[in-house]
Amino acid sequence: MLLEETLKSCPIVKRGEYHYFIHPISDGVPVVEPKLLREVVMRIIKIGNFEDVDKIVTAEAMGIPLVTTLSLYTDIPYVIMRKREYKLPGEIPVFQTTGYSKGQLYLNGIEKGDKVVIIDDVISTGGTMIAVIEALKRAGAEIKDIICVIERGEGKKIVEEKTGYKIKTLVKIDVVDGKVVIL
Ligand SMILES: O=P(O)(O)OC[C@H]1O[C@H](OP(=O)(O)OP(=O)(O)O)[C@H](O)[C@@H]1O
Ligand SMILES: Nc1nc2[nH]cnc2c(=O)[nH]1
Repeated sequence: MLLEETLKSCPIVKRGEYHYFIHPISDGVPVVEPKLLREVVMRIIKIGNFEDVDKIVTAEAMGIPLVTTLSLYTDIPYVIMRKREYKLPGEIPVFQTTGYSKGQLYLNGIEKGDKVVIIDDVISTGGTMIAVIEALKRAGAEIKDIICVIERGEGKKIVEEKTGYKIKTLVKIDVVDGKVVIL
């Protein structure tokens, strides 16, 4: 499949001590082919539980093309957790850490009892997913499913153990000797 094929040949750069892979789905770089985006979104729809879901939720930035496409196919609206504060009434701030960055994420637009599916492009340390889940729980949402396209490292297991939620992923990878390996 295209996702696996393109991952195997994608470049790696160092961000501090973190070996960061660069791929169209996780970076929008160098170019996003519609065929790849369509394949990924169709695979998400196939494994995801979107029945009776009120909102799809992602974190800025690279979940955005995924949820936009998903929303057009499923007719479910989406919410983006932004890195910027809007100071709207009820805005929920949470702290986000990844393997290479720290910052805040802000949740707006979720009402108590909303049934949501969380989507992200990558789960690595799991820091982002922990922050997204925490914000949604504080908002009183019911998390129906969690799907990440690319899994690397121990983040999925850590988040599952810590939160009790199951996380679905499309592909598991590792970065070995400057190359992506499909596990
Ligand atoms: O499991 P983690 O270690 O938290 O890594 C996963 C997160 O890293 C990336 O986001 P990033 O914050 O780099 O923002 P971006 O989408 O703007 O690249 C990616 O989109 C995930 O949200
Ligand atoms: N593009 C990209 N996004 C990430 N998010 C967490 N780790 C990575 C990575 O290695 N590459």
